[in-house]
Amino acid sequence: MMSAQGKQKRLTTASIRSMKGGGRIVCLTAYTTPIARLLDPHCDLLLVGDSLGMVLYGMETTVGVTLDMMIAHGRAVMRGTSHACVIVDLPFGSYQESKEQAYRNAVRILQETGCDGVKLEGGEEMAETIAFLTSRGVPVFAHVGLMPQLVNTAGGFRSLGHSEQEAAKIRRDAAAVADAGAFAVVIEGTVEPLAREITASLAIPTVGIGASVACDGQVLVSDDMLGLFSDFKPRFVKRFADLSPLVSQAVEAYAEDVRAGRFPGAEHTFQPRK
Ligand SMILES: Nc1nc(=O)c2c([nH]1)NC[C@@H]1CN(c3ccc(C(=O)N[C@@H](CCC(=O)O)C(=O)O)cc3)CN21
Ligand SMILES: CC(C)C(=O)C(=O)O
Ligand SMILES: [Mg+2]
Repeated sequence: MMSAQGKQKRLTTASIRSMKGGGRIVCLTAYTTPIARLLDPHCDLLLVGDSLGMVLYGMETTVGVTLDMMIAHGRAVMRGTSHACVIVDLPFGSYQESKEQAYRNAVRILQETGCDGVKLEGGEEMAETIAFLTSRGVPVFAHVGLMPQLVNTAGGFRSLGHSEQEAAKIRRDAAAVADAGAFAVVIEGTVEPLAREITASLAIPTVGIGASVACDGQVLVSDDMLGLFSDFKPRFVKRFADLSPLVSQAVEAYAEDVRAGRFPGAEHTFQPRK
């Protein structure tokens, strides 16, 4: 079916929400146009994650990522996609101060990138903000469990839900963001029984990263699953490819050819027209 605009429309946050209880949701991160083009046909959801600070910019955490960085990469991903629903992370400091601050910055992201919605980290503490945004036209993808933007108060990136106290908090967080109107929720770094229980109890889809196969969908950082990022490898990462050695080999061959005068060859060289 053609839409009113005469072109195939991309998946919406409403269609992602309706995948609860249907097929599993396929999600990956994307930060740039060329990679987004490669991922788009295969994914339901593409996330412009603030992990880009660590993956693309060499930061040690996501705390230094700015709204302007997220908007620039959101625009790049939108240019490379036509099928997947695209969500952009609100970075640290751009939404925690008040629901008004969250709304203002979420609207900047929607208006300046053309993406479908925003993601923000937080459970009970963010429920009011999520209700404020969703009731005013901003679709929200929530994120509970391991919340990387809390690294400085959490004391590192550690999986959660091992104690009954931790599990109870994550259970309350997931229920709160669903009640507040989130269209889906990321569960990160959480033990399987808890992820299974939350997935069964919520009316919205759960998208897991390090949260077991019990979730309604999965997300990974693309550079992790492609073997392009190796500063660390969490237990939940599966390398579906090992591209780093391919890049090294290609660059080594280029360097050898340049140093030996084998590149550029005649076929890469312009000659005056006769
Ligand atoms: N490239 C990349 N991949 C990610 O998954 C990711 C980012 N960057 N940046 C933002 C956050 C940070 N994340 C992280 C970072 C490190 C661990 C980690 O080292 N986990 C260890 C210890 C877990 C534990 O002991 O509880 C692991 O073995 O999984 C986990 C998630 C997930 N996100
Ligand atoms: C890993 C996902 C869930 C994320 O928040 C990110 O990439 O920033
Ligand atoms: Mg993130």
